[in-house]
Amino acid sequence: DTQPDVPVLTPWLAPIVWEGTFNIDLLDEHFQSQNVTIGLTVFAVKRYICYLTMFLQTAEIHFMVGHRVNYYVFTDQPDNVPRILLQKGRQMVILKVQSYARWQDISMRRMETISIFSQERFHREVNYLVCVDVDMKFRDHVGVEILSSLFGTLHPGYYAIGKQFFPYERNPQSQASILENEGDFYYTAAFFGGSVPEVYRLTKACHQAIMMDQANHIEAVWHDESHLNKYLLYHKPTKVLSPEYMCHTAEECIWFQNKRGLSTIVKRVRFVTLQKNMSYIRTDEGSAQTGSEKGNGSQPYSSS
Ligand SMILES: CC(=O)N[C@H]1[C@@H](OP(=O)(O)OP(=O)(O)OC[C@H]2O[C@@H](n3ccc(=O)[nH]c3=O)[C@H](O)[C@@H]2O)O[C@H](CO)[C@H](O)[C@@H]1O
Ligand SMILES: [Mn+2]
Repeated sequence: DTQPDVPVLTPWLAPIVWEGTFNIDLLDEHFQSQNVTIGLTVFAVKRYICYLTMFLQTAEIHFMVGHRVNYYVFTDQPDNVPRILLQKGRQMVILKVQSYARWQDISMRRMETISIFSQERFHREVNYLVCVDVDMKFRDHVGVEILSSLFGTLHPGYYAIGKQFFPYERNPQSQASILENEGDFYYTAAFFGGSVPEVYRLTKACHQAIMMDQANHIEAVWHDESHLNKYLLYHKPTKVLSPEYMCHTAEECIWFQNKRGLSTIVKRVRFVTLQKNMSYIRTDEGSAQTGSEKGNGSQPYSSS
């Protein structure tokens, strides 16, 4: 099946990965012959630890099957990490991190942690890093076709709409600011990666920009995601993953796809966000509940 209607190359000639654009047997053989090891970083701090079982179980079925994988699980509660039976060639490394009062800080500090660990150990242990949100599950194949020295993923909510509608940070005082007529794509912070040196450069630059904003009492509108978008505007990714690699929950996805016309072009829904019960999951010190964050506060998954 070919897909003539979707863009398969960026204007700077990086591949955009869709079903039908790659031969997985050929790629598997190539990366196996290189004996490649892939590191998957995921953070499960405070109540987000409840997502790990689903995340890891589905990764075992769909993520880089047949290749060497190291899961790097960053958490404030190492004892509560579920012990999942892993396939051969795959291991889990549990790393302790501090927690922050605000979920925004937990999210943004991932950049700092990944940069530190890239420099200290990842470069010795893996060839590529894949950095993802934990409130996700794999639903279909995610393999070596994603690997490249620097890759980003198109956010499904902003696919094929004018760049003036992208939710970039617009405050010129922020290190993340992008002018109205600038920008290529809107990338999600829930799925990016590349070689260890490239991920080190990206995460270090984003962390430094976040710290500079903080010193100026500024917080970018979408936190680490705003800074990631700024970085990828000036450091073009060598591969871009289509929204197949970042969709919403099954139910939500259908609605979403129809709305954006994505249903006709997303042939395989590979990695999906789970609907969170915000009042349960983000019920923490100093974070006021907003109107969109409702729920009864007793379960991790939204009942609606
Ligand atoms: C799908 C998508 O575009 N995701 C991005 C989006 O939001 P989300 O609303 O999906 O953010 P989120 O609540 O999933 O937080 C990002 C990640 O931080 C970790 N975490 C967060 C809070 C906490 O108490 N414990 C914990 O472990 C966890 O790995 C989580 O997946 O915007 C965030 C910042 O606004 C990040 O840029 C996310 O990558
Ligand atoms: Mn998330």
